[in-house]
Amino acid sequence: MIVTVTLNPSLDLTYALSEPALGAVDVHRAVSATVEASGKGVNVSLTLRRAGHNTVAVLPVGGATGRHLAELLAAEQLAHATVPVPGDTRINTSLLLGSGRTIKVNGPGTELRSGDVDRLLGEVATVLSRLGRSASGPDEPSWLAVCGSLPPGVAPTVMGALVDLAHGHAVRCVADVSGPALGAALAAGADLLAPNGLELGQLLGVDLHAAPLVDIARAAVGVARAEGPELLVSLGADGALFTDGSSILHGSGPVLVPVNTAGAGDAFLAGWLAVPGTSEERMARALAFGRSACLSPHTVDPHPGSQGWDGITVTNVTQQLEEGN
Ligand SMILES: O=P(O)(O)OC[C@H]1O[C@](O)(CO)[C@@H](O)[C@@H]1O
Repeated sequence: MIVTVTLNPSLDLTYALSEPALGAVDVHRAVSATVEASGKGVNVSLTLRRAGHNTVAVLPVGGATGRHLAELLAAEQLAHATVPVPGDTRINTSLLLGSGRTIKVNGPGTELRSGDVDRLLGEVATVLSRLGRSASGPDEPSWLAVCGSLPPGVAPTVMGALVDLAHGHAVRCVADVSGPALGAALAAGADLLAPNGLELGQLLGVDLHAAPLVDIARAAVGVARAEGPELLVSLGADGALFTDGSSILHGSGPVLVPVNTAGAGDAFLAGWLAVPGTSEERMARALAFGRSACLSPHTVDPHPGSQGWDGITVTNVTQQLEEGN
């Protein structure tokens, strides 16, 4: 059972355009438009739910957009706990271009006051306590996944409170956050960090954008060895890396032409968390979930058996890395 926390949820409005690029004209007419419940933790929960796994999503909701978001979660029969907040839940926009490129515009999100944050933390504690008391086996909470940006008014120290809550309930904590929140999650002792290459570089104060795989792998191993967490680094078309500090795996698949890349990282993380198993098994499932999300116009869509599941390879590259030293 995975409990997700999304401090900055959204409605995702996705427009598909027939044009391969923006710029030639100022007005674009979409060929289709969809509105979906979203935000990174919400997407992790939706992926798990659609793949038949148990999950609870905890999130703040506000205004008409927040009501719509909660209705969409209820329609999916996704277990969720909401904390009402004064502002409107944001709307994020995705533009799917005819070339396969996705352009995202994310709103800053609605401000949370300290009382809102306290109530949200209280809700997380309630969900973890309730599940811990009533469930056993696969329904016992195994991970608290804290995902996405921090909205205005929320300090990175919230990560420490969430990691402590998870550990206080004997639950592991994974953080898919960026910037100062990622540093705070690391300092607080999160068990697994799930940055992309760019975010890992920002954590270390180095530029890993478009860096060779070996440099990103060394950076990840360095963090795991020095600070203790496992790292799952998503690299878009280059696949992903996982390290526990002693070994490092690289997973990838054949080149694909994406339809919608928004949410692929969330689906990837959901695949990793979904079922216990070896790191190799988790990596293969994570890539299958992430890649099938890319091939669907929907934000997340694990879609077993889709083209996204084909041709995935997972290689232990520890020796290669050591030999390169
Ligand atoms: O919290 P952030 O970083 O703004 O990200 C939220 C966005 O990320 C996604 O989960 C994935 O791109 C979107 O669906 C969502 O709109």
